[in-house]
Amino acid sequence: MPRRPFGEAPLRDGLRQGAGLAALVLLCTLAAAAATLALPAALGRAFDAVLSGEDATGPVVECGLLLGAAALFTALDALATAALGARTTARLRTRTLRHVLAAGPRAAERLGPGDLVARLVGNAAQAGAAPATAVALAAGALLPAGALVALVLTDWTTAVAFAVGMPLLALLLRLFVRASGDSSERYLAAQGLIAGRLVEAVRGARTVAAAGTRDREAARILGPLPELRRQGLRMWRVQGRSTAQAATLLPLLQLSVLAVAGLRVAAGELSVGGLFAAWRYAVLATGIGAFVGQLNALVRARRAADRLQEVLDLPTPHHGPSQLPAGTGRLEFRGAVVRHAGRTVLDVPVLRLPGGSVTAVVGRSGSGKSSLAALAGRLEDPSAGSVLLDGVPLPELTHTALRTAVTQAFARPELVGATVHDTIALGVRDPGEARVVQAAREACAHGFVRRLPAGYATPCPSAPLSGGERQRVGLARAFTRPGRLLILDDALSGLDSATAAQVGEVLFHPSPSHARLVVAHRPETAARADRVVWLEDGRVRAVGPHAELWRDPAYREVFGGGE
Ligand SMILES: Nc1ncnc2c1ncn2[C@@H]1O[C@H](COP(=O)(O)OP(=O)(O)OP(=O)(O)O)[C@@H](O)[C@H]1O
Repeated sequence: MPRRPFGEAPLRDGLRQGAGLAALVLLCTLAAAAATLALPAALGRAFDAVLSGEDATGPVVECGLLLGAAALFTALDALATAALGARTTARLRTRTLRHVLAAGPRAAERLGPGDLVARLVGNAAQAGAAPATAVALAAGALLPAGALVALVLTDWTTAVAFAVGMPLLALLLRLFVRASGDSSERYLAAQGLIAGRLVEAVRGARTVAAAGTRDREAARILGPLPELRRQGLRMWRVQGRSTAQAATLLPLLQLSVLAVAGLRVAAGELSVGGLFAAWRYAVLATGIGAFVGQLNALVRARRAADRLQEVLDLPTPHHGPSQLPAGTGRLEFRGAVVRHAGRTVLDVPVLRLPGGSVTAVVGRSGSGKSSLAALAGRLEDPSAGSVLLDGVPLPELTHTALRTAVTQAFARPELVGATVHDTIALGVRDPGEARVVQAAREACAHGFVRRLPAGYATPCPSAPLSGGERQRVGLARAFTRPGRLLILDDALSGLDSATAAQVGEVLFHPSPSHARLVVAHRPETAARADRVVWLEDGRVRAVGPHAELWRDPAYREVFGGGE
């Protein structure tokens, strides 16, 4: 399969956005190279002056100035390179993170949270170094090239002696890039796999402890370690071999230049200073060997950029330009189908749910309740068909119109804000203390939030919340943002019956202005809804009032677990 030209785009963007700093790196590298190139000729002149007994002050001062200039520009170059790397990394991270958030839950599902974090943290930093390395590499090529020209100008026969070994050196570098690129790619992939498994294990630490499978889990996480080691060693071997080959070839090239220059001095066609300059230029021209390290860094950076590009290639949902007309949250599913890996998990040919009322969605585990809720809130787009809110297909709505109209709460909400207050107020600009407390009261969360070490100001990591309490914080967050459609996907499952009934007072309170879609596991929750959508194997088996459906033993079986 032909390899896609991945990774080019992030690197090109990095170079374009950091153009000023990149220019500074280029300038400093060129200036340092120019000073370094001028030095051997000046040294040669100083030598000749000393040997001939002339005043050598001028050439010696010249040598000092050139040395100082080379040191200054090298230091500036190091500073600009570090700044360019840091800025490019920050931009790459921001851009990729924005894309991940825009792509929604599917992004984490496809690549896994651990792998995503590894790409955003480690790979972004490696890719961020690429523009500076590329500029340094391009500018660095000028030093050997300039040295070669200077060698021709000093004595063309020495340049011919040098040129004879050049094709071998070029071949060496080419082989290195190929082998190094392959091992870098495999190394980064193994790293991502370990990171992914590690995050899974940390999230499932309780399950692992309860199952007593710590050792097995550790072995599973470290499974890709031999591959990581193999590829790491291979990278070092490739670099070591190339460096050794270069270390053998380069002195030979320098020696051949020195030999030819020596013959020319013996023939009286070159001065001793000229011989010295020719030898120094030969050393600078063979500086191409230093490329191996830089080239390695660039190859690794490009493979890291490939991995960022894979993230940037994840599809993001398109949002249209439409606003919603006045309405009360009427939902309509038209031939909506959800497929995962070729399997149809939900198929809803026609389903109309009136606005201003409460709909409960019930069904056995795996019947498609969460998939229906995800379609209604556009956390997922149907593989075929469409979903309309108050007559407008969801993809036609602007992002703001959609997220203002639809509010969601989940079974296992993440506490995303810095404090409990911020978590409840998430997504609402300046909600005010009273609104947050009111929402927490409605979600039966006010009592336990008040008892936290710093109340609403408690940082989330220091808020020891039970599963049911987290759910109530999630509900409070949903209640802070009243839209025209409220979707609760299993968001009451962790609440005891009394608390669930209390929250139900708010949830099921007749309100003609907005609709509610509630994934329900309890018969009493379904009984309070205006209608029930009963799902079975991804299809709507029946729609009707709970009392009516309850006459069917198969419907009663859905609640057979006695929740
Ligand atoms: N991202 C996914 N990839 C593959 N299959 C999926 C994915 N999401 C859901 N499914 C499958 O779709 C089916 C319906 O899942 P869904 O979560 O909608 O069921 P549910 O009725 O909400 O179940 P539960 O009550 O257990 O939460 C299941 O068989 C599930 O395995």
